[in-house]
Amino acid sequence: MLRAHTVEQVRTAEAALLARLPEGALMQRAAAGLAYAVLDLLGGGYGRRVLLLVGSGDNGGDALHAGAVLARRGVQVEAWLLSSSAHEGGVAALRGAGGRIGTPGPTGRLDVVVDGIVGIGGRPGLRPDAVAALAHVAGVPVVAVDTPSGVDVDTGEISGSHVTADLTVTFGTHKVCHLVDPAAQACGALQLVDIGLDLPEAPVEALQAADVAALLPRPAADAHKYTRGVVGVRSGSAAYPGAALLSVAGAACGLAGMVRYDGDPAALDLVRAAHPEVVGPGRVQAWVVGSGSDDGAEDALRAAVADGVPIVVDADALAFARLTRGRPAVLTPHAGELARLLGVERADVEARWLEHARRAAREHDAVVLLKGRHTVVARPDGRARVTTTGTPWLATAGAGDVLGGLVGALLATGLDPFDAASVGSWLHGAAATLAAQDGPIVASDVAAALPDLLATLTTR
Ligand SMILES: NC(=O)C1=CN([C@@H]2O[C@H](COP(=O)(O)OP(=O)(O)OC[C@H]3O[C@@H](n4cnc5c(N)ncnc54)[C@H](O)[C@@H]3O)[C@@H](O)[C@H]2O)[C@@H](O)CC1
Ligand SMILES: Nc1ncnc2c1ncn2[C@@H]1O[C@H](COP(=O)(O)OP(=O)(O)O)[C@@H](O)[C@H]1O
Ligand SMILES: [K+]
Repeated sequence: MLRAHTVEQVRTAEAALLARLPEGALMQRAAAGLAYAVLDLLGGGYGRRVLLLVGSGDNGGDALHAGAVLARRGVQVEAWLLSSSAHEGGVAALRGAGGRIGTPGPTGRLDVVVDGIVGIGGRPGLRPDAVAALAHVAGVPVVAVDTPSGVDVDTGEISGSHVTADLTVTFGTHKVCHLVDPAAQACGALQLVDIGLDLPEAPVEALQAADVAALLPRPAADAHKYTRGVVGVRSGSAAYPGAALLSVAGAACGLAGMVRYDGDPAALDLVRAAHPEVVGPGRVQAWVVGSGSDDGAEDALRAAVADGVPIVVDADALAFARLTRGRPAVLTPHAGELARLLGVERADVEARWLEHARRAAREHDAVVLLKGRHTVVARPDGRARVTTTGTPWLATAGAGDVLGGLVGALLATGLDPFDAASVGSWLHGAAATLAAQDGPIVASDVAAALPDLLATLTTR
């Protein structure tokens, strides 16, 4: 599991460790990890040129100490001190190792810029001198120390200017901004340096392949189709029969024991032709309702709610999400649908993904899966998982229908809504990446890639 902690949690853990270690030891660990990450990126040390952008705090201290390590490896290191003060030990270490302190201005060739302006102690935004310094080095690969300076570390929000990194080297644990957009997009690749922090449960996590493999339902030796779980699909309409096909394609991934289609008769023949294993109405352990349901969404959702089983509430059914209040449910809006649900602007949702997903989960007392580049799955108590699998090729019509069906199948097997939503979203993204190896994909390709993906996970 990739875990992201808050600044307060990191500070508390750091304080406990600092009390046990000799002075400066923690910063040395961080700086050494940072320096080796930069050397990896440079492919060596001798003759390379690195510029450090240094703020007034320990983030700048990390950059300076790492600069000293680099200088001892033959890297030409220059530091620009962007505040009236800078970490004294770090400045001395850099000078002692042969690095130099310079003044912002045009530079010759640079191989890497190290962003040590601010880390977890920074307020969002950058000061004009930092913006000006960055303008001198535009186009040079940037390694951010701990966080890209300027982003809001605990929310992943961005207000004002910030650094956009190619690589972010972070210490002890991930921070929320590393996972949640839009800040996550400013991090580039992530590298975690273990500095020995002892941390509590994380408020935000990202499933990894091993977590998904462990959570995936597998049939018991004596299983039959009903013990494995039956998923029912009420989606599609005369106007949108394709939505029925795609939700059923996601539901028919093989994880549940059976798929029932109980939607518009106009779509039934198409569903049967494409999926001969799908049967008609009857008892189910979970419902998927709403994609392409058109004006039948409310009735379809009411009927599903009357069954008392967990429900995936998608697309047209989201307008009636209040009907599932207090019942096990996963709401699957994209940003526009969540905006309508909460009565805010889409741009507000896209500026504050985590806050809005959490708010909707709390207000609807349900798990909310907010779809986007980094999908956020939030529980009513605020715990959240972010999906980091996927590819921009997944932004294709009908992809959400496949996801709804897949999450429904996982609910039917007995996974709780938080696990079903986050595992489903992870699989959906990973299947899209697999399908898009050779270029563009359509939604049905994502469903078609699921068996191969699941095979690699279930044999782990
Ligand atoms: N204490 C330690 O031994 C360790 C510290 N670590 C590093 O220390 C960092 C945290 O250090 P600090 O608590 O000193 O905080 P930072 O260095 O992140 O930033 C705080 C300083 O920046 C100034 N500042 C705040 N917002 C600003 C802005 N928008 N623009 C310009 N200046 C701004 C503040 O006045 C303050 O002096 C971590 O991110 C990490 O890099 C890690 O290496 C782990 C070990
Ligand atoms: N830029 C992106 N990168 C990766 N995945 C994306 C991106 N944009 C959207 N997605 C994913 O694509 C899917 C689109 O689903 P959705 O918006 O419901 O479309 P539709 O309603 O056409 O099915 C979601 O799973 C979402 O997380
Ligand atoms: K930084």
